Amino acid sequence: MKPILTIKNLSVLLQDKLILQDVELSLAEGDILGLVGPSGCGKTTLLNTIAGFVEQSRGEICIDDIHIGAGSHVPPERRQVGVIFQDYALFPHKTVGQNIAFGIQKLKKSEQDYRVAELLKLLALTELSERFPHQLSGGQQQRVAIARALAVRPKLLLLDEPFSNIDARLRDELMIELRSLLKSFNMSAIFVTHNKDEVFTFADKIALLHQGSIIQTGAPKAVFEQPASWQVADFLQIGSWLKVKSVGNSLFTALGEVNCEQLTDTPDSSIELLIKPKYLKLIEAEANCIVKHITFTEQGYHYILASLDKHCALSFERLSFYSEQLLAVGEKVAIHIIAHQYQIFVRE
Ligand SMILES: Nc1ncnc2c1ncn2[C@@H]1O[C@H](COP(=O)(O)OP(=O)(O)OP(=O)(O)O)[C@@H](O)[C@H]1O
Repeated sequence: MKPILTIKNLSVLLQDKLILQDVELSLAEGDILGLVGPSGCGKTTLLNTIAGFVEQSRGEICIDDIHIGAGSHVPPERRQVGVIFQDYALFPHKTVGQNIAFGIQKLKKSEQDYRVAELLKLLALTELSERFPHQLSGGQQQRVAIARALAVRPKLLLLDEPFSNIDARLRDELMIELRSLLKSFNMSAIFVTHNKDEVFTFADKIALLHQGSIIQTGAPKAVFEQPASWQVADFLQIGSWLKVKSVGNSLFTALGEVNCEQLTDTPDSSIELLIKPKYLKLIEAEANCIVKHITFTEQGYHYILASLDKHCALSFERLSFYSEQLLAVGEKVAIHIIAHQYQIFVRE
């Protein structure tokens, strides 16, 4: 499929600080990318650089057939990019209709009216077209921001945390609606989020930004199943970490021995075993864990367990485990790792 966006070797320097470094990214036409990463890693800066609000220091950005090199000064309005800011940034003194028409004022009045009416209908805003932003709910304001961004018929839509101000009850519904709308336009989009559930519901692809560089991209399922590094697994909270000690061809953890086909020459002190909650089970045996905390969730009880022997070099404080069985805080239990269902990472 034809890429709508290709970023090569992109670096951004702000006030002498390297904020983005050698970013490589590509997005196929019609694909939706979820951009995730720890706070301050450069997500908003990356969106702003693609949109043309921040200048790149090095590298290139291609949006469809527009090529932007360092110093080539292509202004935001010539990049064919629509931006939806976290607070929607609607004009408070303009009506819904006027907000939507804002970016298309250079078009003939008849064309403006046609596009506004089309978008009002598509986003179920026709009845609200004369209202002002403060007379709308958060979800309605978001729809106006989307309509305003789509009015200019961009090739690429950039959304900075589009769902963070939306009531949790409405969020899923809105994500599903917006996704099918974007798909019906074959519109490519990049959205920033802190929430991994949003990536699964809304994105075709995920990119993980860490300290200004992209460290993994791929289909969400593939990244969650095969995180490329300790940082990816840790940021996405894919599972719990267990310290290890190797003896011959075996690895020992506070939950017992696991067979290991992945042994390297790396010292034990730098490697950790990633274990997903679903690969742990309760067994009838001598207790090795104590229940520290219980939360009731839709997936059953979520337990945080600590190892019983606190003084052992392999002890742990936070092991995430789900079960339908009700345990009590302070209860001692035996937990077993389901054979081979773990991954080993070098902690960096
Ligand atoms: N105009 C600027 N001048 C100097 N430094 C900046 C500027 N804008 C952002 N930064 C710095 O760049 C880094 C990345 O900021 P950015 O807002 O892109 O991160 P983010 O990943 O979007 O963070 P968050 O998830 O908290 O919103 C931060 O350290 C921030 O302080």
